[in-house]
Amino acid sequence: MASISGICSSSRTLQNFPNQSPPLIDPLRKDHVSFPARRADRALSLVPVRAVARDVSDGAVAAAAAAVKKGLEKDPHALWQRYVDWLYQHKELGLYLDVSRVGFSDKFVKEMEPRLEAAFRAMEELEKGAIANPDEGRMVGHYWLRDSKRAPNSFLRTQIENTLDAISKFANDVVSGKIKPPSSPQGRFTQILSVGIGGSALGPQFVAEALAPDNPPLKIRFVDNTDPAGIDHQIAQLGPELASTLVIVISKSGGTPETRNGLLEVQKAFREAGLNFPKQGVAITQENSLLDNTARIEGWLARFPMFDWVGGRTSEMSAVGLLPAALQGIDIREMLAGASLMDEANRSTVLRNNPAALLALCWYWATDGVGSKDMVILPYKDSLLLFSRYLQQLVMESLGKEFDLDGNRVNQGISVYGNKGSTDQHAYIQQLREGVHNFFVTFIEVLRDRPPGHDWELEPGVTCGDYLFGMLQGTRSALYANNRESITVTVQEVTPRSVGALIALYERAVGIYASLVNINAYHQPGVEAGKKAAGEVLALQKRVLAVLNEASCKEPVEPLTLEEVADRCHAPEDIEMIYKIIAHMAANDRALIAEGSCGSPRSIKVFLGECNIDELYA
Ligand SMILES: O=P(O)(O)OC[C@H]1O[C@](O)(CO)[C@@H](O)[C@@H]1O
Repeated sequence: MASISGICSSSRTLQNFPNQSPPLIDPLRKDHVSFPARRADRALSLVPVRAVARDVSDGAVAAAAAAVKKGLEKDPHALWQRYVDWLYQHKELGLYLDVSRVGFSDKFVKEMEPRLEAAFRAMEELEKGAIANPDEGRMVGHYWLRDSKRAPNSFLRTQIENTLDAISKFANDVVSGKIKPPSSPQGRFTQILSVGIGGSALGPQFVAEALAPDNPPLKIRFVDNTDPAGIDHQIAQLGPELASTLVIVISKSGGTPETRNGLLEVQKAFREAGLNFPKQGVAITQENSLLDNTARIEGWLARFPMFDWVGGRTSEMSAVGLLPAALQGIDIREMLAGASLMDEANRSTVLRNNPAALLALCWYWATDGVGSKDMVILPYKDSLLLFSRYLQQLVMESLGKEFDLDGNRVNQGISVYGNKGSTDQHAYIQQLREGVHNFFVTFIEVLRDRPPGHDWELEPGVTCGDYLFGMLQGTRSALYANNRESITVTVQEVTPRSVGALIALYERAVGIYASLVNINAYHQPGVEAGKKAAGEVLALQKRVLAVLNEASCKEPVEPLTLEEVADRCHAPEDIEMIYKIIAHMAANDRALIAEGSCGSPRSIKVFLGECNIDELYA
């Protein structure tokens, strides 16, 4: 049993907070306090449209602030004119995009024209089936999912259509009780447990929160991590309803460790409850992946394909998002219709008629094309709470890249965070209004407060929703008055159609922005480094255990110092990691006895409570 005295049961991570450098002035942007010094070198070498940033004295900071005031239009009539001039409306979707509170100039728009034209051409090629993800040699086809006619060949078209039909049929059969769990007293499935991570979870989570009815035919829960306590919690919450739970395991690669672990944990819970997992299991994955083969061999209830040409973070309109949505009673054809209408608008090569291009242009302006400002997403609607988390992956995994398409080191990206209004007004908006100026805001406004017939005035002439509206408008004005730029996306209501359109809008904006800054938006090489390192830690843990086992099988048992463990593992350079491994195992009752003080690692001596002879001679 573990017994390190004062063992580090809670760890503290040191965080490096970047020093705030004095603001700089970008001569091209007289109207803008420019990015901090650490950005300046990147702007210099990478972004020809931006000019050289230069250092300024304290006195110049005030001048910069004055320049800001000059640049962002403050005259109400001129501002109204700018609003009207630039307002984008999608009539059929009832969606508006207001970019008037972003201070880009006509000169900037002109300068960006060649890049925009190139981005439009790249998007056209992508939709025709070009290898738009060159590193992985893949086509990028999420746009075909909502308009299968656009797929580059009839094979893909048929695959898309057949999958959609299969999803609808399976969901109908489950909801109607035609497909039932083998041993549930309810006689039908009542719950979904979705096991998946990243793009295989974030879309379904966002859509469930946004669109699931109050009493869906099946309620959904998520296992989206390899946190055992989190998994236990989800299973405990299901309680006896595990017997009527449809487990949907989602993984494009079919080999993601967190998802595999989630599956193994859930399968164990099924065994312990005497339930037959395969009769309640559904896999969504690429054909012939490990997960697919497991599901096939074990005879799971159903399998749905993920296509090679759909990335995890753009997979909401594939089986990944559509199956869970349909099972919750969400109209998936409407989601697809909304996305398709938005895609159509985004094919326009006229900037003002192309909302995704307008967004991408604003991002470029606001972040100097180098990610110098963060994107704060503020939906003023509780049901859109998870939009920022969803966008965090879509934007950051797509745009956060070390190299551009020509192999230059660019360290691109835009940080995304947010929660919801007006809640955030009582949290971090103080800093947005008055603190460090390192962000731009996107308000998501929903015009309809609640379904018709339910409204009432909580004071004369004013409803609860009027307050929410007032808070949004007030925050937008207050931020702008302090030179904080914002975009506003407005929809009539949160419906399958508008949610589909929002997803499509941001997917395309990310693609266009990636072209503007010349990066591959569709791969994620950086994620692999962390996965590889995690694998190495687990391999080292196995070596540590083998070394400890050998020492613990001696007569008498030989307690080892950390140095001795590291030497015997032939990994003296990994001594710190070995210390952490031992501390973690000690905290988790792993038959490991560690004597000494956690605060003085050199004092620790460790051995196993029992010797495993078989392993010794294995
Ligand atoms: O669907 P998979 O293959 O399990 O991957 C899950 C997620 O992992 C990532 O590859 C990053 O690790 C994401 O891009 C992806 O959405």
